[in-house]
Amino acid sequence: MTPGARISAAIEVLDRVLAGQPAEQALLRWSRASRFAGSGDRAAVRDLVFDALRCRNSHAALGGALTGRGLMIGGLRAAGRDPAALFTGQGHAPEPLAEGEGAGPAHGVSDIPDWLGPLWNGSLGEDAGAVAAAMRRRAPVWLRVNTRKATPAKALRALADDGIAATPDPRLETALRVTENERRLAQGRAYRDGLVELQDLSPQLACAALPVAPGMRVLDYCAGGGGKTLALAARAADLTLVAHDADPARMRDLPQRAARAGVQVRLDADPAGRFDLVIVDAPCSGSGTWRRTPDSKWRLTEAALRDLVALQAGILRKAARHVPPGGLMAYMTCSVLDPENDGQAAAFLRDHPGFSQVSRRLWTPLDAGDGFFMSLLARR
Ligand SMILES: C[S@@+](CC[C@H](N)C(=O)[O-])C[C@H]1O[C@@H](n2cnc3c(N)ncnc32)[C@H](O)[C@@H]1O
Repeated sequence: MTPGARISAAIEVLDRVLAGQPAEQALLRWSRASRFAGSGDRAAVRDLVFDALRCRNSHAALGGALTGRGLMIGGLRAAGRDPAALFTGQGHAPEPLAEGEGAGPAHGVSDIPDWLGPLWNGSLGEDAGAVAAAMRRRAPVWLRVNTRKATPAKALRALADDGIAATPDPRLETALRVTENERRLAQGRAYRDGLVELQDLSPQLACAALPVAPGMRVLDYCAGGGGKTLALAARAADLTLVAHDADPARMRDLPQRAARAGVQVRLDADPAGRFDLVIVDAPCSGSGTWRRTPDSKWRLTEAALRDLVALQAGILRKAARHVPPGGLMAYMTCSVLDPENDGQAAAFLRDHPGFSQVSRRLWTPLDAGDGFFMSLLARR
């Protein structure tokens, strides 16, 4: 596909997303209808679509319209390029620009939804502007070295053999930032043999901060695909790991992932008894990961956020029953919004005087990973 044809394809996909279709679905639909497109074309169209969604309001302002076409015109202008060079109407390129099309000012236009602005600012304080700006850029790819199978040096060598370059983070040597050829990962030996797992830096830092000792009983109460279970499994041998999720289908891949990582995890639809550590990686707005899923930034509503906060409170209440005196509960979200984070932890502590907060931490993209929150709660 020519660069102009890729832009036409992105316009088509974006128009579907603006009409309400989730971005992944709209891309899949385009992809299935476009057998002529090679893997490079698909990746390029995907990048165009996600870049546009990260900067939806400001690019629409620069492009003169909140449409696929407006977003593409605005995106080119934001990058200092002349849209007329690609909007030629030749081949499959979009139609040439009409007289005076676009060219609105983007100054003062925010890429955080208007309704959310005050809550965003209140949650992030003096970092609010910088975090909003970071959310307009692509997120790096991070890997976690599975220390049950490899040292960081061995994992780096295996990645290099796969043609993938990565560098360890100075804060956590088992966290590797991919710097070249991330698209080769899934087919590479380092990943297939379980030497590395895909996991963002912030949850890695959170899991590394949890007190874990051999022989501990750990319940991952919202286990989903098992990212947190597997991160803990790598930290100590001889842990009893139980994974639970209200929707067991979400744990479908966990047995295979655990086998690849060389660890044992028991899935339990109805866990009973008490655990030394209960992890509650709660369903949330995902506002910390909006660089990766930018269309969810525009789909979140005030009502949906309220429902999520109520859901999280209910989950915490239930999960707390599995924490004995002297036990710990780690409440986590991939959100940066206060009602889901400190607000939620404070409400829990008000209703559960037997618990106290041992520590809390909010990571943001300014720390290099996604936005992520953890409150570690102890039962007296
Ligand atoms: C943020 S995701 C978990 C991600 C996962 N821990 C990981 O690291 O890959 C939240 C999970 O909570 C689950 N969930 C939603 N409501 C729940 C409930 N009432 N009890 C337990 N799990 C619930 C969802 O099905 C979803 O898989």
